Amino acid sequence: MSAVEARGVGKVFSSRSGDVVALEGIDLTVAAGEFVALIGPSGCGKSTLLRLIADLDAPTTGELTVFGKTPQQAREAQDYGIAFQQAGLLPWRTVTANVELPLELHGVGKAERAGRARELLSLVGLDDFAGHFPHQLSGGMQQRVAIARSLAERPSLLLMDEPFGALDEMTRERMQTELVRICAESGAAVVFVTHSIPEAVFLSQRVVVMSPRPGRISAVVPVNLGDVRGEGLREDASFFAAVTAVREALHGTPVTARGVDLR
Ligand SMILES: Nc1ncnc2c1ncn2[C@@H]1O[C@H](COP(=O)(O)OP(=O)(O)OP(=O)(O)O)[C@@H](O)[C@H]1O
Repeated sequence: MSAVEARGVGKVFSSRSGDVVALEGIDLTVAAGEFVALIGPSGCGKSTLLRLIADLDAPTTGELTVFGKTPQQAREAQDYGIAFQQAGLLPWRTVTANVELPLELHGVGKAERAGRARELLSLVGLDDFAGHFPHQLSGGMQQRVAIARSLAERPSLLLMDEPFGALDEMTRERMQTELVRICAESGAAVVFVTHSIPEAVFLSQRVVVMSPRPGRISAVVPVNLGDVRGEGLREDASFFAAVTAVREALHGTPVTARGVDLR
């Protein structure tokens, strides 16, 4: 069964100054376990699409299902985890207590919570920081805690909106390598919003290119770089070829790719 299925999805925001067609005619299938990146100029509706999948907003038109359920049913079944640009950790809780939070909210017992948190902190390489508070961690470490928290309930789908956007380039590349490993281990499908073409290519099996006004899918670029993606891949000709393919797909959009990182 598909992780996400969007058929003719549209979203119109109405305001006193008129309607904004944020999305129109979005058809997209994300397979279970698949990593899909959404890329496109600022304002093309990437975050809106992610918010519709996450049931943070509702489509105006079309049909959207998550593992065959409505987004609301999928949210209630805890089918997905969410990670945004800001880690959003609670400053008064330790790293462990932050990771345990979703489990605590859903009534999971203390011993099970502690075990799961240990497992997750090991997965993101933070075993030694379980008792630390967020302000004692670097930005990259905080983001790893947020990713651990988003995996707490073993979601089959991760929704990520520029989770590495605020990190320096080196940390960002390290986090990308870790995310590839974490996803391979957890088997979760991912919908990942980014402004960076190399990031989209490094992480994804497919890059979905969007264009604005109204927000549409203008191209879908398959990235055939295999499942094992180490640092060496960034220097490989196949990687550059995929980056070029996405760049060309973006340039094919009728507007300049403002807001897109072409590095
Ligand atoms: N709550 C809202 N009310 C009104 N308009 C909105 C709302 N949310 C988004 N929009 C509009 O919808 C369009 C798409 O916005 P969205 O944030 O999804 O774009 P984006 O591709 O994620 O942009 P960015 O790359 O800059 O984050 C924009 O024109 C935006 O102004």
